[in-house]
Amino acid sequence: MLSILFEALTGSRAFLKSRSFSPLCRHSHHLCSRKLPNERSSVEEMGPADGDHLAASFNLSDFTVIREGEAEILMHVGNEVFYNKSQINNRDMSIAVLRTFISKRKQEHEAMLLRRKKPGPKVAEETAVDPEAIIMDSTTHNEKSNVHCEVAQEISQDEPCSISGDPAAHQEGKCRAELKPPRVLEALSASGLRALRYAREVDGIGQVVALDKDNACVEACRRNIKFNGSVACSKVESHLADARVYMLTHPKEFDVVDLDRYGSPSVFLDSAVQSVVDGGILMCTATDMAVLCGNSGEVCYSKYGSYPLRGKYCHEMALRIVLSCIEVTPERKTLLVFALHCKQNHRVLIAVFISLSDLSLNLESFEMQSHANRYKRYIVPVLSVHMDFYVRVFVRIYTSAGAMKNTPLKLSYVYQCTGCDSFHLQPIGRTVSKNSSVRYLPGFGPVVDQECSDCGKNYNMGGPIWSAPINDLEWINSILADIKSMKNRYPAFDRISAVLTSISEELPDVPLFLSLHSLSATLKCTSPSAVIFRSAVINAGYRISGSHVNPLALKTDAPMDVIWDIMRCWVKNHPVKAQPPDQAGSVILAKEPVLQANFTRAAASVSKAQAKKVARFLPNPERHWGPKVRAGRHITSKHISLLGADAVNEHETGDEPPSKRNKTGESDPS
Ligand SMILES: C[S@@+](CC[C@H](N)C(=O)[O-])C[C@H]1O[C@@H](n2cnc3c(N)ncnc32)[C@H](O)[C@@H]1O
Ligand SMILES: [Zn+2]
Repeated sequence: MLSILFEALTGSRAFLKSRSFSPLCRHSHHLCSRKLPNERSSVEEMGPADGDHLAASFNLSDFTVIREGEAEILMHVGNEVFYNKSQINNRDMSIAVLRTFISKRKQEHEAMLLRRKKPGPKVAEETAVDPEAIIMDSTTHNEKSNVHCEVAQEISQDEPCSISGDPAAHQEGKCRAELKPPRVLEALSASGLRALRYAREVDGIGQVVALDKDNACVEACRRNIKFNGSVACSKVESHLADARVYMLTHPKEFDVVDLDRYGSPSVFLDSAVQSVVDGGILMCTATDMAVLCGNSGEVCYSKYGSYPLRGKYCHEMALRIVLSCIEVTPERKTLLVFALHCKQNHRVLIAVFISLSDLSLNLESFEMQSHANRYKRYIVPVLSVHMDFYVRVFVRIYTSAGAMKNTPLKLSYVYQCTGCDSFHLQPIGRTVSKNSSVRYLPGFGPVVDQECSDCGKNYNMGGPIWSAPINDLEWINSILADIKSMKNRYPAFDRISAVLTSISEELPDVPLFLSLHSLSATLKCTSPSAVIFRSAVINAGYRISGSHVNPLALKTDAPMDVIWDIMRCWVKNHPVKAQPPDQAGSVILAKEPVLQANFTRAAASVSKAQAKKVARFLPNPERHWGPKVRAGRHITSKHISLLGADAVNEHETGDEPPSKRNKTGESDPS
């Protein structure tokens, strides 16, 4: 450890590069000078001439070929490297986002060139951004988006130029009109399947760097690069590296950073955010749904800096916790950043990861000024999706000290009643506008009384969560149109189009949702149909939609007292048996409704996709579709908590049952 630390402190990037390359793949394209066929469906199809080249380095009969999209990987019979076929949805969705990103980036670049040509007033970087505009309409960012551009020779490679905030002021004369193909970092690549699909399937993509810290994975990835032929060889390179160190030592170098971890991505977020260029995109998966959905709130807090709640909306809350974490990156406590070297005012940052507890060091002593860059970065989500057994978010990353002030406006705590389904959001910050100036102040609070005004029970408090929009509808519609125009290039087309259709109909500015079944369970009444309930909400003057995370979800801007009035009116026509008076349902029903609900069917009570019978939710293609434990692994309760009991239910567990470990003791309102 100490020698690594010494090398890192005294060396430069060469240190990392020398550790990252083995002679086998210093430049993968050199090894691929012999022509390989682009299309193979099985090893048997390879003639001896094709096989020789690969067979020289390994025995082909030990492998089976897995094809996904236009890429193929060789899977060793021993299955040493992570591969999960159910992640096809994840990879297809990412390809769809990548295609849209490339086209938007091009449009933004063209718009930037046009702005540069037109003489006009200059905008100062610190100009206050309208926080309302940021919160309500994330598309504003796209209009004045930061398109990174090719760096002129004299500018250090360590700090690619950004036109964040004021393109004209920063970049006049420094950026070329040419837009380079986007560089992609697949930070946790395993077999390299994802990196290979990106390289082979996404037109206009640049270099794809695939990292893994595991030797077997890097070997497999390099084999797979060769196996996929010349395009893959020229575009994809594989490095043996710890992704965190690599990303910290390549600040603002990648247009796309993809974090696809088995488990929590939290330890990678800090470095990943720094590795993305301004206007670039971070794609991030989290599969630790048990943690994010409240099975062990304290673990979630330590990883993500947010407390989860166990409501029906927990999967959406999980998305919002991950987003909030990316914006505020609490994991910086585990890393030290040394600003070692100044060259033409551009700092080269060398990062070393040390467990603070190992060294018994005091956290405060590492709060160094070199964090300044990170503090100026902020995110704009374009797509946030819960699919299968994980959440995945796609966020643009920008730098602006001015816009950073808006962060507290985009975060909220959540009060969730322990007795009924009511929840309330408590924003962390607010603004006061006077004339043309904006003041940033702490949020007003508390937004709720000590006891629930509907049922009299207490609240649990969760969060903070990202409470600004999590999807950009313009992006979602572009992605949908794009995938429909090339259906046959998406093996998971049906699934991803169903999810995107569902997202396209969600109310974008309403965080979390209610469940009709839970409302009815609280009152112990028969449930109204979704159409009847939606109609009553619409007839009362409010908006309502579904959510892609749950077919029974109801997103609405109607306040909780209106919701309960509608349910009280429903129960008047559908009476319930008397319940003990202290039950939440009895307390709610003891009050007379203020609003007289109108259950007449409203035209908008059925979504457009529903009306056209377009699929919004699809069943899994096979039983136990989801995460798999690596072959030969001993199954523990950790696997169950990460993967869910379903995924491991055919295996014997090695330790205590999950029910004992996961019990929080708190009541679950759902
Ligand atoms: C879930 S797999 C990646 C799957 C891949 N993205 C795909 O789509 O097929 C996660 C990989 O991350 C690697 N990994 C975990 N921690 C890492 C780190 N600190 N640096 C680099 N790789 C890491 C593991 O070795 C594993 O191969
Ligand atoms: Zn309540």
